[in-house]
Amino acid sequence: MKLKILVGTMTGTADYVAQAIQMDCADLVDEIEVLMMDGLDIHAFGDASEQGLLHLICTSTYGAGDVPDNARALYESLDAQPRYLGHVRYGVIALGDSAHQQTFCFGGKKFDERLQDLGAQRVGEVWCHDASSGTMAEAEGTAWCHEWLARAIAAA
Ligand SMILES: Cc1cc2nc3c(=O)[nH]c(=O)nc-3n(C[C@H](O)[C@H](O)[C@H](O)COP(=O)(O)O)c2cc1C
Repeated sequence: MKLKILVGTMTGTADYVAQAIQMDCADLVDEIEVLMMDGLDIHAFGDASEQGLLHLICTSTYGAGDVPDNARALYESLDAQPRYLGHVRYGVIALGDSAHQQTFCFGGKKFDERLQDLGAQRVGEVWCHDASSGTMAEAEGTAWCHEWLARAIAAA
């Protein structure tokens, strides 16, 4: 099984999380690819021929509950170039800050909503990290990913 992590970030935290997962979870899957979302569109989710591929959206939240700038093109392409994504199994790491009560982790949650609309199948729940919690997103995200991957592999 291959894991493709798609990173949406403004100040790098989501990228640190993805890189920590790439190092820490290397022995759980055949390959882990980390891709910044810049310049990507819906084709990043591949097609039905890519069966053993698992996607992980790893994104923060900006503005008033928006996806980061580098994630905008990919996110908007899910509306602008919609197609059935029934072959896609994915998870979501949503970074946010509970100081933004009304829009907590909306970046990741928005991706999740749109992917579900297009028929993609989420494995597990959306995992949210709160920057106000005082915990390290890298350490917690890696621990979450271990469990998430075990679940995804068992269900494959
Ligand atoms: C200007 C600004 C706006 C933000 N807006 C939100 C928001 O609406 N909801 C939320 O949950 N977090 C919000 N955040 C918090 C970030 O998503 C959080 O700090 C995250 O860990 C940053 O990750 P990054 O370095 O990968 O971009 C905001 C942060 C900044 C600086």
